[in-house]
Amino acid sequence: MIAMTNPPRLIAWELTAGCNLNCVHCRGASTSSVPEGELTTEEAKHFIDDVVELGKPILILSGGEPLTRTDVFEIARYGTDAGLRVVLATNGTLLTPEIVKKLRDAGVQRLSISLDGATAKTHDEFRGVPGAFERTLAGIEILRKADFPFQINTTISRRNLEEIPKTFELAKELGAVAYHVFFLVPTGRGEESDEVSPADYERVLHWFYDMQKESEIQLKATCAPHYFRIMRQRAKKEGIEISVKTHGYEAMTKGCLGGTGFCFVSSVGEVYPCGYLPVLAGDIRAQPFKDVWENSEVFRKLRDPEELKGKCGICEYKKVCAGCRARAYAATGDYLEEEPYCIYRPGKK
Ligand code: HEM
Ligand SMILES: C[C@H]1O[C@@H](n2cnc3c(N)ncnc32)[C@H](O)[C@@H]1O
Ligand code: MET
Ligand code: SF4
Repeated sequence: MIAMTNPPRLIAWELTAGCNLNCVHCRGASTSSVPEGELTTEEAKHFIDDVVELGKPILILSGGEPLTRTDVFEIARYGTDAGLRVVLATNGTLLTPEIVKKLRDAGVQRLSISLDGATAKTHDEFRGVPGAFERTLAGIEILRKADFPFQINTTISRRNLEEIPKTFELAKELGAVAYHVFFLVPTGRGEESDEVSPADYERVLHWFYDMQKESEIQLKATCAPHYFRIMRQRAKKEGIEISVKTHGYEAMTKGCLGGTGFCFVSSVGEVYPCGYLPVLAGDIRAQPFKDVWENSEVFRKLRDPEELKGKCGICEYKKVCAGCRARAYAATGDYLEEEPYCIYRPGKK
């Protein structure tokens, strides 16, 4: 029998590795210097042609800072015309009314704005540039005036852990349509010593579950696959079934999607399971994207829960969680090893 591979549902694309900020946690270790050999506009369009051969995923234009690339609108337009839902991830500091209009004209559906604290001090220390907080808030104000939908993304680390509830409140006050938290992954400039402890990780995810039940805006935790275990443990305790009605989008998906529903393409066309796991799956300059997606060894392994090792390998939640493969890789050099930041002991209910 020929095994069928589902097409990707979501692709994050580092349009450029160059950036105007200098965040302490940046996975891409981005700076103002732009690496040589980034995909040209034509190559970018060719990549979009390749993607639609396979399916119609959400295309996240990311970076670095995607707004530092002058052809970003042309690429977005091309993706929209190809039938993709195009969204853009930005730090928000470069937004102007003209840029917002151009993004809208290019068919961009939503922006994510990174906000890593509720105060200028916390956010600016995170983002490495004084004044970043004010400039990001000014960018958000421009989006509000233009009635352009945006979500807030916050990376959780030791630096802002206690400020997360306040940052969530601020996101709601600012008019975000969703609040997505990313748990720090120690890659690029991200440091292991900045990761929250496994116990705090667990505590925040329980808080997140409570918030998700009552929140009017959508909440999502990325790089926190054990949220999907916690969701099931809590629902069981509460005697409720998990459904889209009770748990929203999270009811239909699973923890780590790297290589199964999601992948990351770098600014020079390298394909990875996600932006935090530096294990190369392929190169779109050398092979069709379809070939990488369907045949790369790392993707094939990530699609098989039986490949998981350590306690993830024996965990009854492995199909809905799968652990963060990037964190396992950072800790051990083996992306199939157990997730090091999960307190759960399989079998002990
Ligand atoms: C609409 C604006 C959105 C933007 C700009 C955005 C942006 C991003 C970015 C930049 C990443 C990090 C990717 C990486 O570096 O590897 C990411 C990850 C992710 N996003 Fe979003 N996102 C958006 C909305 C959504 C929505 C609506 C969903 C699902 C309902 C979603 C699901 C995910 C998932 C599942 C991942 C990570 C997958 C993984 O590595 O396990 N995103 N997003
Ligand atoms: C798309 C989101 O990814 C975040 N981001 C950047 N680097 C890291 C990292 N090492 N770990 C987790 N999230 C990160 C950005 O701050 C942005 O909000
Ligand atoms: N620079 C953008 C942000 O901060 C997107 C990529 S972050 C690695 O949100
Ligand atoms: S996290 Fe985003 S804004 Fe910060 S340095 Fe990296 S690419 Fe730039």
